[in-house]
Amino acid sequence: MRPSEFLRSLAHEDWQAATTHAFCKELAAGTLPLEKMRYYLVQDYKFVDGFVRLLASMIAHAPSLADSVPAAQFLAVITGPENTYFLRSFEALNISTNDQNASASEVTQAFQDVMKKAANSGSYLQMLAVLNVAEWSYLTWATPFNPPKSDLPFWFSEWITLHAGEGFEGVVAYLRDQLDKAWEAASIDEQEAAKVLFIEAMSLERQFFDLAYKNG
Ligand SMILES: Cc1ncc(CN)c(N)n1
Repeated sequence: MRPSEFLRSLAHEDWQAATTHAFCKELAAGTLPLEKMRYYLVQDYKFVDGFVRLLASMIAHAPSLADSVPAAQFLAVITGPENTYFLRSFEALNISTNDQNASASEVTQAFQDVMKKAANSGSYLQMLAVLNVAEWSYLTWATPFNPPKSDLPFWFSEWITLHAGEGFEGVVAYLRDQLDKAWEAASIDEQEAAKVLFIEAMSLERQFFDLAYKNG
């Protein structure tokens, strides 16, 4: 079994819950109440802040230039089209600056802490463990809904297209590949630390959807 698949199997229950979440199903159907989407977007933009730092740290620790290039290109997508998606959604959904400045929920804060821990660990494997959770789980929930229903507003449809399709599949294939290679080269202690982070991050993915679905 590939190491990435092994890690996923350890977090099976949270993986299943997050990747088939009612939040995602209703988003794809266009029936998700806008207050839930507003809450999610505000919290997720805070998540993106920590994510960009983690991805930048992973790039800095890549074993070679060739190993870093796909991640650097992905970083440009996050800070380009994904960033403007958030800004356009805030405007279209009338999310005021005040609302955008709401404090981070406990779950968002816990995610920030996990990403910071991975970014500062100096361990390429730990960084990849958290990055894989975030991107692979999103590819998994979004893929069955791609292409999105044609009548969806952009704040729903683009959240699907940003996380599905050939380009994004390539990002996840690359992240899994990097993780698999780093795992094989790691000590038992490093593998253990990566396991803990993978499981914790996957639990937070589930809680992140649970909380957004409960709010609004
Ligand atoms: C909480 C969370 N996890 C993952 C992703 C996918 N980039 C995200 N936007 N937000």
